[in-house]
Amino acid sequence: MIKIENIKKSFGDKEILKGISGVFERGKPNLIIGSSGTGKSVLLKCIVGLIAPDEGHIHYDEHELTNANRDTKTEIRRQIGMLFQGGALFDSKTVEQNVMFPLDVLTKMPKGEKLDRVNSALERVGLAGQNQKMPSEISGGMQKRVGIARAIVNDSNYLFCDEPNSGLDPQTSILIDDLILELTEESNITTVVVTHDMNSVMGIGEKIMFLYKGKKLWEGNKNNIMDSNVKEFDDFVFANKVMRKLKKG
Ligand SMILES: Nc1ncnc2c1ncn2[C@@H]1O[C@H](COP(=O)(O)OP(=O)(O)OP(=O)(O)O)[C@@H](O)[C@H]1O
Repeated sequence: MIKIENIKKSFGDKEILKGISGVFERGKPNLIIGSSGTGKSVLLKCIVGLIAPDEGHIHYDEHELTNANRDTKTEIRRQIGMLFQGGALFDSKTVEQNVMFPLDVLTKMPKGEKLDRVNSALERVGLAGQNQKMPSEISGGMQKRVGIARAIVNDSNYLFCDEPNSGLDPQTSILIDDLILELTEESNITTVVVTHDMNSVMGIGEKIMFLYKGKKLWEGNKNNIMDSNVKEFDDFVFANKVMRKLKKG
């Protein structure tokens, strides 16, 4: 479980996050949604420690990140897996080298153990035996899977995905969402997904936080989306034609 309290962040005189609080639960995908430029990625970067918030607290289960000493911060970081927007694989490295990267950087594991971990992660994302392929030789969907394998190779307790479906067709997007859901439930990890894909919201939105201009305006799940009476949230959700039809019945 991750709990955030009153997170604020400005760049210069531009206030991007205006005091966001909430809980991301273990064992289910927690979605952060909202329009472009509303602060989703900045919030994600604050949570994982890539950006220091100006105010607020971030709790990773029993640990508090914001005031933690170096050892605790390192311990928390070791438990974090991140799927970056666009996949962000190293083009010059093989699939195996890409997935092994966090183990090379964060651990002193013997090579054989690292390889076992890599093979097990590749198997979990359905890419067993693809070790020697280069990123350019595999499809966009497979590249995302490699990114996910890299994010879970360290047995992460916390998985963060920034726009996991960007650049993918709707069918492949659903497969990636299903994979994220399956890994989250099977390993009982805390997963946070930033997205503006309504298909993901309706597919895996077990817990949803809606951001609007740096504030949390709505919270719920895919089953109570229709009951919202927050105008900005409705405008976001029902901008999608299919959703509008559903609302009209
Ligand atoms: N390092 C930075 N310095 C200054 N401004 C920044 C920085 N990072 C983000 N911003 C600004 O913060 C605002 C929110 O950006 P953010 O990337 O969080 O939006 P988003 O909701 O993730 O959008 P999208 O869905 O398009 O990715 C934007 O106006 C952006 O220009």
